Amino acid sequence: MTAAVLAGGVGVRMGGARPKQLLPLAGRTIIEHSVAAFCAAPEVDDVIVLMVEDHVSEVAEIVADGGHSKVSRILPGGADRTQTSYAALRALESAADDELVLLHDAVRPLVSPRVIADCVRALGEAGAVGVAVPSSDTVVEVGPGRTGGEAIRAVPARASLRRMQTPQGFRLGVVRRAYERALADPDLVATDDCGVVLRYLPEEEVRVIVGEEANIKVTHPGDIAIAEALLRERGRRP
Ligand SMILES: Nc1ccn([C@@H]2O[C@H](COP(=O)(O)OP(=O)(O)OP(=O)(O)O)[C@@H](O)[C@H]2O)c(=O)n1
Ligand SMILES: C[C@](O)(CO)[C@H](O)COP(=O)(O)O
Repeated sequence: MTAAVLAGGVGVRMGGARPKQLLPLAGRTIIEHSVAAFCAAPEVDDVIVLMVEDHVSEVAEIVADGGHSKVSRILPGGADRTQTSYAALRALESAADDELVLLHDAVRPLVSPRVIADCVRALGEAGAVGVAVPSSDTVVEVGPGRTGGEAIRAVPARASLRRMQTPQGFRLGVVRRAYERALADPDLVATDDCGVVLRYLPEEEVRVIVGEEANIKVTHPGDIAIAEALLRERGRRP
């Protein structure tokens, strides 16, 4: 099983001169936390990293210095997250359709061994698996308001809503077929890989396993302090 760590983004919402996955978090870069989590997972044999092209050699140094020996390749990412996922799939083109892949946001450094293991276990029964948490907020759909601004269009039933996280796991044959169709669609808009499978292979069940609130996506400047606090809290647990 291969884990692909997606790190091709530049972090516009975070701001700053360097991609946010290179920011320090509790003594390591954010990306190193993510790489280390998959290298430590017994289910994972191989880790590939898809990095912003200008920083590939910097990540190679991080990986070498950290002794993350399961990392086989560090490759350039794509223009958006979907293109980076596709670059990961292309990198695995010699692998058989029944092999498994986990696609993970490099900026979710708190992914836990339990989440990785549950995701892999569910791939024994389903060709596509996402990790998600229930929403404690009411989630609404909005559109343009009559007199400007935004107005609520719909309030979907909260009990059936989940917030998607990563990793998202797939049998390679499934995610490959979905991406072939997706990339042929001029109207393709995707924010995650399970969504690509759901939309382009509707016959395929996309299983959901329970994620963790702590598996945050470091997105905005304040998220670094939150991630640090969560790591400290994890360190204190028996
Ligand atoms: N071209 C891209 C864009 C995003 N990602 C990755 O997808 C994950 C989630 O994306 P996001 O949080 O949006 O990261 P950025 O694109 O860097 O952030 P922003 O949207 O604020 O620019 C991150 O690990 C990011 O590096 C990627 O691999 N390739
Ligand atoms: C894949 C994802 O993390 C699931 O929540 C999310 O959709 C990525 O979104 P981003 O805009 O690329 O951060």
